[in-house]
This record gives sequence, C-alpha cells and structure tokens, in this order.
Amino acid sequence: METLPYYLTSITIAILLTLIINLFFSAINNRSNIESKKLPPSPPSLPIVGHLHLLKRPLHRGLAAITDHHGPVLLLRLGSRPVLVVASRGAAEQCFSAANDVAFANRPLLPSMKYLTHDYTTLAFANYGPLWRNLRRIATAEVLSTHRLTACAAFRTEEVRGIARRIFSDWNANKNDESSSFTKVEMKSRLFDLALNVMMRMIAGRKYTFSQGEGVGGSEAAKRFREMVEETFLLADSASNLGDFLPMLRWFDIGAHYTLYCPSTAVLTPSLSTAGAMETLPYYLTSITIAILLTLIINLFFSAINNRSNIESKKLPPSPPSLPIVGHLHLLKRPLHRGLAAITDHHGPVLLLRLGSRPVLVVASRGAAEQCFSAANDVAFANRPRLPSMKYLTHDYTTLAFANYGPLWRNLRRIATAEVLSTHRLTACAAFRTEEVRGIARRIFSDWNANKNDESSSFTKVEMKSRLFDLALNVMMRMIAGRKYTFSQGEGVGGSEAAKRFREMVEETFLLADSASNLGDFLPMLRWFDIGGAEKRMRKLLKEREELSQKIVDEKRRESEEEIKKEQTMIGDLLESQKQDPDFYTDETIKALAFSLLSAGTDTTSNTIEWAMSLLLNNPEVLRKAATEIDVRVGTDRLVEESDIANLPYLRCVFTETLRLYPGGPLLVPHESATELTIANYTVPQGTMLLVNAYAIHRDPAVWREPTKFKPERFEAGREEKGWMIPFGMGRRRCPGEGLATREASLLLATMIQCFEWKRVGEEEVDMTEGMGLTLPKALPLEALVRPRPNMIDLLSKL
Ligand code: HEM
Repeated sequence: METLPYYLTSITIAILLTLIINLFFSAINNRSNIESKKLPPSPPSLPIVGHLHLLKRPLHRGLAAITDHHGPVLLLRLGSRPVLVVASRGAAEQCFSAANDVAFANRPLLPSMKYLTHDYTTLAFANYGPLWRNLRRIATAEVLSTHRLTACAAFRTEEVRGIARRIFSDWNANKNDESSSFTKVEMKSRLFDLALNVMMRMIAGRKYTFSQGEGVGGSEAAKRFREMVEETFLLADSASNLGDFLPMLRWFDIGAHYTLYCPSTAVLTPSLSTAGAMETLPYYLTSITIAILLTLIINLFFSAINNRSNIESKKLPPSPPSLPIVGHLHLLKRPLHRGLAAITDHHGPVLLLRLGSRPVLVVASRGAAEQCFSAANDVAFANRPRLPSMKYLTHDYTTLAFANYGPLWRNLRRIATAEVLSTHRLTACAAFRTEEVRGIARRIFSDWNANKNDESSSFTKVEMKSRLFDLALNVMMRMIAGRKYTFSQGEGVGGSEAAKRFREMVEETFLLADSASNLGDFLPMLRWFDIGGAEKRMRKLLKEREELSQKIVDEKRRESEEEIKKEQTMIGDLLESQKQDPDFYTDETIKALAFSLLSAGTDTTSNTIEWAMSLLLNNPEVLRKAATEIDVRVGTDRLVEESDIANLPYLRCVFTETLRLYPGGPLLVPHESATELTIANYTVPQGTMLLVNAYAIHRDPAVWREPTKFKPERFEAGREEKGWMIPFGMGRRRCPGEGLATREASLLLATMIQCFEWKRVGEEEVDMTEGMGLTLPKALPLEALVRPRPNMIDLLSKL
C-alpha cells in the first residue's frame, strides 16, 4: 500500500496556502486577466467573497444598479461561482441564439435547491438532457398544447366568472341598501386562487383536493398552498443562499437550510416586501462575511477537538481523529480498498469519515452492509454521489451507472435489461460468445503452431490481458450493435489500434472514477485549480468517447430497416424507438447507454478472468482438478459449450472463489443517502457517501477460514462455508450484468482448461499485485506459457 502523495497533510496545507495567496493575487490581477483572456468586464472584487458584497435587494434592481455603472455585460464572481449578468437586448439575444441556446440550457446545480428540486430532477431545474426533454414533452402534450388549452377554455371561463360572482356577492352583502356604494376587496388571494384552480383542474380534473365547497378561495389548505409557492420562490431567489457560492459554508448550513425550515426569518422576508427601496442584505456585508469565515475556521479547529463528544451526542458512527479542512483525507492509502480496510481494521467496521467537505460512511462488515441494502434502507441509499470530477464522464450524471435513483435511471435500466441483459437476450446471443471464445482458442493455437519450432511438446508464451479484454469488448459490441466491424474489418478486434485505444479509454475511465482520487471532489476550493489535471483529462476522454459512440450509432443508422429488424440489437431497436419518440431516444441517450454498457461490461469481466487464470497458475492442483472435471463430464471429443457449465460445479467454485478474493468492484460503486437513516444503531446523515468494502468483507477472518487462501473447495456442496459475498453489489443498484459475466467467464475458463496446458513463465508465482481504480485490475498483465493438450490438437486445428 502506498500513501497518496497528495493526501499528505503537509502538501495539502501547502496547496491550501498557495490557494489563499492565489486568491489575493487574483483580486489584484483581475483587470489584466480579463483583458488577456477576453473575459467580460468585471468590477473590482474581494478575495473569497468575490462580488457578493455588492449585491443589493431586490436582486434585479441591485444588478441593474451594477450594470448601469459598469456596463450591460458583466462577469461577476459570487464566491466560487462565475455569474454572467446581461442587461442589454443584443447580449440577451446572443445568449439564446441558435448557436448558444443549447450551451446555456442547463440550470446551475445550486446546492440549496437540491431538496426543493428533488435532486435537480424537476422540469424547471433539471439540466438539459433526456430527463428534462421527457418532462417537458409530457407537460406540453398533457397540459400546455394549443389543443389542451382550447379543450380547457370552459374551466377558465367558469373560474373567471366565479371571481366576478364572488366580488358581486361581496358587494351585494356590503352595500347597505346604497346601490351606488363601493366595496373594498382584496385581490391578491383571489387572483392566486384563480390561477391555482385553473391549474388544478387542468392537471387533476377538479379542485376538490382543497375544499369541498365553492372553490379553493379562502380555504385554509389553499392559503397554505399559496404560502408554500411563495416560500419556494423566495428560497429559489438566485442569490439568497450564501452556501451556493461559498462551498465551505455549506458544512455549517448557514442561511441555506436554516431558511428552508424557518422561512419567515428576518433575513429574507422584510427586504422583499419593501418593493421600492433597495436594501443591502446584512449577511452579504463583507465585514460579516469575513466574521463568518473566521468563525468557520475556528469552528473547524474546535470540531476536530470536539469530534468524539459530538459523535456520542448525535449517535453518529465512530470516526478516527481528523484534521481541520482535510478531515481524514490524509489517512487514505492506495489502492483505496486496502487503505480503507487498514482503517476499519483499526477503528471498527462502521466508520464515518470526513473526506474534506464530504461525509463518507465506510462499511466493512456483513451485518452493516446488509442493513445498507435492506428493504428499509435500499431506496434511501440508491443515489450516487455527484462527484464534480465525474460530471463530464457521466454526461452530467445521466448515465445508467451514475444517474440518481429516479425516473431517468429506471428507464435506462429497463432498456439495458430488456435489450441486452435479460435471460432471453443472453440465451439468444450464446452463439456470439461461443464464437468469440473459440476465436481466442484458435488464435492461441495458431500462435503456438507458428512458434513451436518442430517441437510439438514445447510451450509458447502468450499475453492474456489484451485477448481477454477484446473478448469482452467483442461480445458486448455484438450484443449492442450486431457486429464488431467498428473496430476492425478482419479477424477480430485483437491487436487492432482502435481496440487498443478503446481499452485504454475504459481503463482511464475507471482510474479517473476511483472513488477518492480527485482531491477537488472533497476540497471544493481546489476545483478552481484542477490540481492533478483530472478535469482536463476527462474532457479529452469524453471528446474521444463521443466520436467513437457517434460512429457506432451512425454505422447502424446506415443499415436498412430490414437488417435492423432482423438483427435485434440494442442500438438498432433504440434507433427504431427514436422514430416514435425522438425527444427521449436522442442520439445522446443512445450513445451514453451504449458506452455505459461497453465500459461496465468489459474491464470488469476481463479482469475477473485474468485473476482466475492467475490463481489457477499459482495453484496447479486446482487447475488439474478443474481439467479432470471437464475431461470426465464433457470429454475430449467435442469442445465445451455454455450449456455444459451447469454440469461443472468445481469450475463454478473456481469462479466464485476468484470473485471472493478479487471482486471486480472492490468498493462497489459509491452510493449516497437521500435521507437520514440508521445503520448499526448509528445515525447516518442525509447526503453521506457510502463505500461498502466488499474486498474487506470477502476476506473477513471472522467469517472465512484461511481468508486469503484460494480454496474453491470451500464452496463445494456439503462443506460450504456460510460466507457472505457481494461481488455484484446488492439491492436496486446491483449489477445487472452478472448473468452475462458468469456465462462469458465460465465458458472462456472451461475452454482454456479443456484445450490447453498452462504453466507459469518462470519458477516464481504470478505477481498478484492489485492495480488502482474503481475496478480491480492486475497491476501487471498476465503472461503464461501454453501448449495444446495432445488429444485436443485435432479439434483445435479444425477451428
Ligand atoms: C465479473 C464481472 C462484473 C462484476 C464483478 C461487476 C460488479 C459490479 C458492481 C460491484 C456494481 C456496483 C453495484 C452497486 O452500485 O452497489 C456494478 C454495477 C453495474 N454493472 Fe457490473 N459487474 C460485472 C460485469 C458487468 C457486465 C458484463 C455488465 C454488462 C453490461 C455490467 C453492467 C453494470 C452496470 C450497468 C452497473 C450499474 C448499475 C446501476 O447503477 O444501476 N457489469 N457491477
């Protein structure tokens, strides 16, 4: 295990100091910077708070005063967030021109809006993408189309006349026999009720939800609803929550959450009601902001000291002593699953770490992991953390593996299962897998033939990693696109430049997705500086991925309709659906889904097979036993088939034992809690990232006998150890590719064992060092010596 150099506290502190100095200098250099980079002009700003201190309320008037003074297009810095302010027709038109409209179609993910917008999934706050497109399509088709509006004209007339009737009856009641007298009426609530009744009748058919009688007007429920809407807009005021702009303040819930629960505080309400006059918001005053920051820093120091007592009073999970600002980041070592195992071994199996600003629950026991994914908690833990570094690679968190639990994820998962991973589809594609597996056997045999130097008993050295990756890639490509032609015209992808680059891209994706490799995910201030260049690398990777996936989609689109229908591939079927519903089945959605499956289904499977073969080479007696089972149950007259696997129990034990020792996702994929919950009698706060250490659980000496030993026998019937494993995760986010991975890996292993004799390259054992990333690669690619088994040469030469 290595300590991550950039997690070393001294370096981290040095970085933070550099940052603060940078911030000061950035204020001084602001103007020259703007000129050299051609950024929009920007009034002089202060360190850290930027232009926050200039804002006055109401915001539209406050900003008008600033643009009147400094020009109609300004770039402000509200804390850490750059904000373009536009106050001229020309610039506004450019923002929404055909060229720029899509680029500006996102909404900022203001942390304070996370709750009110159901994690940014509502129509008005979702980012531009498939989810928003779907919601917008439904809203238009179901409520706002001209057709629907015309159909509902009668409702509106009725409601408007209802107001007229009620005003008339109020006047009648108050006129005191003076038919020319006036009556005072309050209009605000009547007008709100009109709008509410019209909307309710259009979306739900009636207004009875609020009142049984005349209408919602005046009912307590309607009044409360009006207050709720007003409160929502008040809280959504673009600059009312300081934590949206100064990330550090979020830890302390200053302003933002407080206003969520105490909406009528003096901070917000009075200033809005003084419609004419502009007021400076008290908490935007620089002196107070600086006081808050100082309090914060002092708080951080005290929080380190008070950590333990806090934990006891709140019943939070235990937490090792932490440092201010970095929290427990300095404790992490790599590879992360081993680093975390060392921490849980020492401090207990359920820990709450603070990685910079992010609370992280680390679980390394069966009991606690079962509770995380129990019926009661699984939904609450079904979200993924929105690690800023993953924004690009996950298309703004909209891919199958990284979307939050909700309608978009459900839809993607349904498509992936129905189109590719259902038992029906897997069975239909068995021939592809057999063909690809036998292709590997044929190529190994021909390499041996070419190198054997007339010595039919000699061994040939083969490199397995790239062959196994190409197998997994070809299988996935054929299942989702029908062929592997995108990568090579000839024999297969093996060795082609494009396939090699694809492998590098997948490996890089998982390396960059390593749950704790990007410091900016945990120390928000560092994001401005992209330390380590992760963000830059991701953008480059994304561009390449986009081009490749577009090529796959375009090639499929060029095929005739009959071909597409006949082949029944995922991309073909989705292109057909695109014709019916182009708003949801966009090219973007199809490409993202294709790439999700290509990456999730390749590296994981090929790594597992590589570990299995390495374990067999280091344990020749297990290899011999597996070969004997195949000889007895399949024989040597024919090649093993996928349907034989059920009849090879020892081989299945080998596969299971491999996944125990080397689970393909050692920390699963990180989850995040959508609500506060209880795990192992501890309170786990909402928004906590969850890392379940499957690697540690699979090697827990309290559960497994000789836990680090490769013993497939432990799973044999009769002497089964009652161990508990989660190599594919658990609950709703469980891996949907288990069936495919099991069939593919088992067939490949069975074929390699049946056809060839295997030996290590030297006397030494195969190196079993683990690499890094979200998946579990071998640090060194597997090489082995191979020769065909004499009684299989005939069959192999006919392949
Ligand atoms: C031995 C091979 C494999 C292993 C060990 C493995 C393991 C895992 C694990 C641990 C997770 C995370 C579960 C969680 O979040 O708790 C996962 C998710 C996933 N896996 Fe696999 N996997 C393998 C093969 C495959 C294959 C062949 C596919 C097919 C395309 C696939 C597709 C996915 C997808 C799409 C997800 C994300 C699911 C979601 O977030 O809803 N995996 N896998």
